[in-house]
Amino acid sequence: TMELEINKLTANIFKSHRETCQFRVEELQALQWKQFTREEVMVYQCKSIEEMWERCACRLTDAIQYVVEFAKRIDGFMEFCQNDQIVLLKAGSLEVVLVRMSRAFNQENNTVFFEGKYAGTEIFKSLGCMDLVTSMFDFAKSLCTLHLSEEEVALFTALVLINSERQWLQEKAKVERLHTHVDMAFKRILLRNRRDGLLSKLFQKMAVLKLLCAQHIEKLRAFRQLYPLIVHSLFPPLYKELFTCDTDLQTVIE
Ligand SMILES: O=S(=O)(c1cccc(C(F)(F)F)c1)N1CCc2ccc(OCc3c(Cl)cncc3Cl)cc21
Repeated sequence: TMELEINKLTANIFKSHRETCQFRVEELQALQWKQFTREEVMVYQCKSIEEMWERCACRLTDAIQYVVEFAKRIDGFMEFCQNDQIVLLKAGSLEVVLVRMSRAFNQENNTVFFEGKYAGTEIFKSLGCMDLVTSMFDFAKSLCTLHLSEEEVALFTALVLINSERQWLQEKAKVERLHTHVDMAFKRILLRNRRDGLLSKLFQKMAVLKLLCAQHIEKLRAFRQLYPLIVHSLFPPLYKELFTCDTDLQTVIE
C-alpha cells in the first residue's frame, strides 16, 4: 500500500542521513566550545586568498562527497538515469551542505565548525568574499532558529536534492514521482510532530539556498579569472565538475 511505501521511504531516508551526515550532532555539540585562539585566527587571516580558497574548496568537496553518498542511498535515486543523477547533484549538493552546516552552527556566539574548531566569520577574511561568508552564516543562523530535528534535516535535504524542477532533467516524471513521495513522507512526519507550520518556512529557505549557490558560482568565476592555474591544478576534480561548466562529469557517481 502507499502507506507502507511512504513508511519504508521515511525509514530509508533517516538511515541514509545517519550514515552519511559526516559529523553527528553529538560530536558537533561536544566541540562547540572549542574556539580558535586569537593567534590561530591571525594565522588564518594572514593566509593568501589562493590558500584559503583551496582549503574551502577542499573542505566543501569533502562535505559534498557525503552528500553524493546520501543521494545514492535514497531508494529510487540510483534508478534515475546517469544524466539526471548528475543534474540533481550539480544543482543540489551545495544546498544540502548548507542545510547540514546549520547543525554545526553555535547560535550563542555565531561560530561554525571549520577544520576542527568553531570559527567566526573573521577567520574567512582572506577569501575576499565576506558578503558570501556572512550570508552563509546568516542562513545557518536562520535555520538554527527552526530547531530542526535530525529526521527533519534528513527529509528536508532529501526534498532539496530530489527536485523535479531542476533544468536539463531527462526523466522529469520519474524524479517527480520520488519527489512527491518524499514530500508526503515529510508532511506526515511534520503533522505527527505537530510541526506543520514548518514546511512553509522551509520553502522560503529554499529561495535563499538558490541565491547562496548563485553567489558561490559568481565568486568562483571571479576567483578563477584571477587564478586560473590554482583552480586548474589545485582544486578537487569533483569541485570543478560540479561548479564549473567546462568539464563533463565523470567522477561524481562511481
Ligand atoms: O570550508 S568549510 O569547512 C566551511 C565551514 C564553515 C563556514 C564556511 C564558510 F566559508 F562558508 F564560511 C566554510 N566548508 C564546509 C561547508 C562549506 C560550504 C561552502 C564552502 O566554501 C564556499 C566558499 C566560500 Cl563560502 C567562499 N570562498 C570560496 C568557497 Cl569554496 C566551504 C564549506
